[in-house]
Amino acid sequence: MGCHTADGKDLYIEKNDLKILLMGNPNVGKSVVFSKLTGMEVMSANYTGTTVTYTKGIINHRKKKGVLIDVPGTYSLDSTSPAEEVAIEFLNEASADVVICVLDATNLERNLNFALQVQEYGLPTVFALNLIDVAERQGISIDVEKLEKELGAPVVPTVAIRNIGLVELMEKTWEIMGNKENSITDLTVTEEERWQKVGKIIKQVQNVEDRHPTFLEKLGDLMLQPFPGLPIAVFVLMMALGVVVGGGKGLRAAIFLPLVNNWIVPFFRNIISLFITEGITYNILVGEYGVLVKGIEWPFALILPYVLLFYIVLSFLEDSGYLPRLGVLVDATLRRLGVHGGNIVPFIMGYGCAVPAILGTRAATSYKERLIVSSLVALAVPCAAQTGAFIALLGEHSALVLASVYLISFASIVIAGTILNKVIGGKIEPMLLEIPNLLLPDSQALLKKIWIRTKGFMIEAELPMMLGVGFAALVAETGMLNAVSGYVAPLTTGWLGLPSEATLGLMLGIIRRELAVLPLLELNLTTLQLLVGSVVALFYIPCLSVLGVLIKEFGIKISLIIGVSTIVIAFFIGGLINQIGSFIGLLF
Ligand SMILES: Nc1nc2c(ncn2[C@@H]2O[C@H](COP(=O)(O)OP(=O)(O)OP(=O)(O)O)[C@@H](O)[C@H]2O)c(=O)[nH]1
Ligand SMILES: [Mg+2]
Repeated sequence: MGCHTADGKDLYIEKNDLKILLMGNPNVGKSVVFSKLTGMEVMSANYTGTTVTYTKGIINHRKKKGVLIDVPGTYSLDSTSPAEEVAIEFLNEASADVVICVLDATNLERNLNFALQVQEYGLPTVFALNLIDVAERQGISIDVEKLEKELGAPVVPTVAIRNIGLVELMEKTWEIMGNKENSITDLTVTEEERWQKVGKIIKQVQNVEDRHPTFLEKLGDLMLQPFPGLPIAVFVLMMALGVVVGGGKGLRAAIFLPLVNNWIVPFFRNIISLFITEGITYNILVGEYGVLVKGIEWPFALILPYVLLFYIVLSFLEDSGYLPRLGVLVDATLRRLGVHGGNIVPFIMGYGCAVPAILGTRAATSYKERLIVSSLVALAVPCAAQTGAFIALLGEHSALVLASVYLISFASIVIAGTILNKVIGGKIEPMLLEIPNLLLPDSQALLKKIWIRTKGFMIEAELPMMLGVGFAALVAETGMLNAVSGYVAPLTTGWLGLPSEATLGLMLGIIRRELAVLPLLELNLTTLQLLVGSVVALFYIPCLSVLGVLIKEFGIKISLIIGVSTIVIAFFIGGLINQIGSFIGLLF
């Protein structure tokens, strides 16, 4: 699904290309600067650890090509964490021509400490003093000229999200490129000496006005205390749910379904009918299950409205800085599952798509945490597309079943997390998530982010879904479905109590999570069957792309264990619900 960071695209760096490192503390706006300078779309969000692996992009300026590298943010260069090691490796080995070090103007002291550490590596460095707009609102003013003098390097004030100062930043970068006069490598400075220097500079350049905290600052602090933080959290999550579920339903009924069913599908059907009017090919293309019928209706009319609204809500929550605050509130609860509160971020991302959620766990403090969160997301967190499918299947029929599926999902996260916490060795580190400023997200940045994600969904989901539907049409038309259904009948019709055609969902569910649900739409199921089918689909095997990331991050063995466990759990719990449900049905 379209939510990955643009990492790992290896651009070829030629000898004459300039190498520019983009560095800084976490959450200071590096990725925004990167996107603006290179025109490449990378994810940015208002919490630490958005960028977990470096990204390269190209800048062309004054007829010279530069390769800009977005390095993950770190608080220091002590090589105590994997991200820091990456950063140090770049400084040592990338033979960079220049470093752009981004500073958060609202947090100058800590950022200057990092700035000095970068300078100790002796590379020409230019500083972007970012988030000047927020600093101004907080009554912080910084004397840029004095700061330049103290650092002996250019400092450019910027508001990256609004492009302010970025042209000047480029000019300055090109000016000092390769100019090593002012920079001397000195890796002997002690922590204490550095902090003393920072203190001196701060006294010289920063002035903080005494003033009342703004509404956002007060709200940001209140959100952290159990009261009123918890009621606010409930309110925020209910609103989010309302927008996605209610809004999605409205959008689907008013726009997406009519558009697809009254215009797009008939359009394709008319065209195809010019050439053929019956037979297998006709059925595979535009028959009841045709690629150009369900293959368009399912992803665009049923799923897209929910995915779109989910991304609107997620992007807003991300850029506002609310998620880390939620992390503080749920810290004690999540600790019982073996992970600290900061992991609420990948969990919530998982409700969109498990792929970026699992990659995002790289910001977690320990391997144990990464593994627990990734397993739980793969097992029991439905992605936005699957949520859309659940609503399509259950929304009209029974809100109670829909709610039950999500309750079962929650309960199994708690149970599985508790078990994993006991089984997997290792301890839980303290929560390192920093609380960012609460911001009113910039509307343009927000729109762009939503667009990137929705576009990604359309590209990455549409093709597999069409292939899935094509495959479904093929196996149904050729009688293969009946043959396979016969083999697994003891499981599907016996243990799970589903009609034998439900086999199709199990076959397609391997491709994408929502495809485990959507075929059930056509089967006329009883309420109990709906619940059983949905629960099986919920737990059943993470989709192909998720398996891919699991293998990449944890290796084949662990991914196999996760994959097999999810299938076993799906059939076990689904069957149990069927058996108990049927038994209770018999009693009454
Ligand atoms: N108001 C304001 N917000 C900004 C500015 N620059 C960046 N932001 C916001 O600050 C947040 C952090 O930006 P990112 O680019 O993700 O930060 P990063 O330094 O890449 O963070 P990591 O990848 O976690 O190290 C995002 O929500 C941005 O929209 C700015 O100049 N003004
Ligand atoms: Mg970043």
